[in-house]
Amino acid sequence: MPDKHSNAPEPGTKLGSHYSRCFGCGDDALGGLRVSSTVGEGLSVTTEFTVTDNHQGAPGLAHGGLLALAFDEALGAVNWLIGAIAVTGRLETDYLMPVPVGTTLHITAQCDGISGRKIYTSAVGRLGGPEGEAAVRATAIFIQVGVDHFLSNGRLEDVQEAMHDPEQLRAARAFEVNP
Ligand SMILES: CCCCCCCCCC(=O)SCCNC(=O)CCNC(=O)[C@H](O)C(C)(C)COP(=O)(O)OP(=O)(O)OC[C@H]1O[C@@H](n2cnc3c(N)ncnc32)[C@H](O)[C@@H]1OP(=O)(O)O
Repeated sequence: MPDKHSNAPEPGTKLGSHYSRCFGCGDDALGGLRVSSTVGEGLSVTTEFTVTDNHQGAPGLAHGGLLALAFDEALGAVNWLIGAIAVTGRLETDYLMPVPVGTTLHITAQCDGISGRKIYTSAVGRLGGPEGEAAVRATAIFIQVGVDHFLSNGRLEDVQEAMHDPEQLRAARAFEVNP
């Protein structure tokens, strides 16, 4: 297990968006999920995702791909607790119950271990409250990358815009991982 980063926020702290145009958590992403995560105990976060009319895959039910997105976001937020810059290498979801429109999925995500550049994470999403019945489970492997990953692969104007995004700068500074 990795250590919690010395500058990681206390349990109960809301983590902001890591990028304002992120479709999972950003305020500027049109139609995005806008989920936010809260630091939990140890290397865990909690994330709530409320399913709206716009998230349907079948009548009245959430689309599985959108649920996977919510989990990708929640699992990715765990990396912040260890101060790691990482991208999703593998994401596996188990859909245990249908998730109806109007319900809130209470996701708890945690770090399970680290091996070289690989960060192993897992999460469960419950309906009816944080102790409710498990509706979705997910595991992911995040791969640690350097900032050059984004500079080399991202679109230049978006990278430049992000570098001037006060939210992103605030988040990067908080963990002193800003190169
Ligand atoms: C509040 C903060 C919230 C943050 C939330 C963020 C959530 C959103 C996160 C995302 O959605 S990120 C976007 C989706 N992911 C990507 O775009 C990644 C695309 N893939 C790549 O860029 C490269 O494949 C990658 C950087 C992941 C790996 O390429 P590398 O050439 O750097 O690594 P390499 O192939 O040398 O592998 C390094 C290690 O990772 C392992 N690995 C690589 N890809 C893997 C994979 N797909 N699954 C499992 N393991 C993998 C690989 O086996 C190896 O393990 P070992 O060190 O033990 O040998």
